[in-house]
Amino acid sequence: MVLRRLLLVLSVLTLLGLYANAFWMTRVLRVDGHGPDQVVTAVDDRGEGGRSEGQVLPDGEGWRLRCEIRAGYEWPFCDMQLALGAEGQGLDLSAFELLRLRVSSSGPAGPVPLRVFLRNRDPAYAGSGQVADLKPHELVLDPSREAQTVDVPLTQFMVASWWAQQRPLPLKLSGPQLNEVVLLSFTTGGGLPPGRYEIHLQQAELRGHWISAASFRLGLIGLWMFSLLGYLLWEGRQSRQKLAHSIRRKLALQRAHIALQAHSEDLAALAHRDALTGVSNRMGLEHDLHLLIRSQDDMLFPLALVFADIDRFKLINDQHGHEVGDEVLRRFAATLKSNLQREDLAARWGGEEFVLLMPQTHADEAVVVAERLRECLRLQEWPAGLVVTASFGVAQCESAPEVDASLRAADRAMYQAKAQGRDRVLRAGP
Ligand SMILES: Nc1nc2c(ncn2[C@@H]2O[C@H](COP(=O)(O)OP(=O)(O)OP(=O)(O)O)[C@@H](O)[C@H]2O)c(=O)[nH]1
Repeated sequence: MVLRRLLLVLSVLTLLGLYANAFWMTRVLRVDGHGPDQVVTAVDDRGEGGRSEGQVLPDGEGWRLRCEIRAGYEWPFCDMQLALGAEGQGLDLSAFELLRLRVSSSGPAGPVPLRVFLRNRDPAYAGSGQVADLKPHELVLDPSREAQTVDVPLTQFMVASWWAQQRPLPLKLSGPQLNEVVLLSFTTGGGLPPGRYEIHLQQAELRGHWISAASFRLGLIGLWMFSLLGYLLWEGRQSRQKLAHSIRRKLALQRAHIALQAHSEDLAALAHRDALTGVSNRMGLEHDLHLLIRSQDDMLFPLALVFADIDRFKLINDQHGHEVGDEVLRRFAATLKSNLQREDLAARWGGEEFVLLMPQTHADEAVVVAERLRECLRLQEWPAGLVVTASFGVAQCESAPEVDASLRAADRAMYQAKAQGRDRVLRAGP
C-alpha cells in the first residue's frame, strides 16, 4: 500500500518535474541592446578603406541598421554590433542553450542572408582588446527561409575559418568557446552589389534552463533511488517492529495460558477436595480410582479398601449441634490422614462416611491399620467431651476390574460391623 502510494507520488513528481523543467524552469536574457550596459553600434568598411556607410537607429522595441553599400573595399559590409557586457565584460553562455531571434533584412533585390556572430574573448588570443582579435563564432541566417522568430541552438555557431586561418591556435583553444562573449553582431553578407540594405532586429534573447536536462534527469534518478532506499529501510524497520510485537504477543499468550492452566488445575484440585475436612471428596476418590483402573498397574495390587463410618453421628449433631458435628468430622478426617502411609488415600465418601485406599496392601494389613485407627479414635480428645467411635469394613481388590465390587464388599462389611454393635472392624469375605 505504502509502496504503491510512494510510486504514484514519485511518478507524478517526475512528470511534473520534467514538464516544469522543460517549460517553466527556463532562464531568459535579453541581448537586444536594451539590457543594462548593452550598447548597439554600427560598423562599416570605412575602417578597412571602403566607402560603405552604416547607421543604427532605434526602431520600436528593436534596432534598424541602415546601410549604403558602396564599391571601394574588396568585401564591402555593414555590421550591427551589440555589446553584451559593461566595458567589454563578456557573458558566459554555458547556462544557455539557444539564441531566439526575430530579425529581417532587405536589399535592392529583396531579403539578403545575414551573418550572425558571437565574439568571445580570451587572453590567449584577444589580449589586445581589438574587436578583430575576438574569436568569431559564425552562422549564416537567411531570414526569408525562416519563421519570423527563429531559435538558433548555440551549438550551431562555428568558429569562423578565415579567422582561425589567420590566427592558428593550440588545438584545445581552436574549437567553439562561449565562456566570455563580448559581442553579438549581424553583418550583411560579403560581396553584395552596391545599394541600400537594411537589417531590422526586433528580438534577441538567450534562453536556457535553470537546470540542464541531463542534470535534472540525474536529480530525478537520485530522488527515485533515495526514496526507494528510504522505503526499504523504513519497511525493514516496520518488519522488525512487527516481529518483536508478535514475539511479545506470543510470550504474553504463553504466560496467560500457563496462568489459566495453573488456575484451572487449582480449580480442579478444589473440585476434588472436601471443603470441610480437607481430604479428597467422592469425586476426587473416583478420579483417583479411575486413574488406578486405567493404568492397570499390577504394582498397585493387592489394593485394600476400607469404609469407615462414625457411629451414631446423628446423635452428636442432635445433642451438640452441627458445629460440634463438623468439628468431629474434621478431627476424624485428620486422624485418618495422620495414621496412613504416604501412598494411602483418605476420602470422604459422604456424610460421616470415609473411604481409605491402600495400594499394595493386603486386607489383613488393612485390618491392622483399621484397628489402630479405631483405637486412636476412641482414645483421642473430642469436642464437648464426646467419646467417638467408628465402624470399619475392609475388602481386598486383586485387579482393576474388581474395584467396584471390592468397594461394595467393604461397604457391606462396614454395615455388618454396625449391625454387630459398632466400634469394630470387619473384613469382607474373599
Ligand atoms: N454436622 C454435620 N452433619 C452431617 C454432615 N453430613 C451428614 N451429616 C449428618 O450425619 C448424620 C448421619 O446419620 P445416620 O446416617 O442416621 O447415621 P448415624 O447417626 O451415624 O448412625 P449409624 O451410622 O447407624 O451409626 C445425619 O444426621 C446427617 O445430617 C456434615 O457435613 N456435618
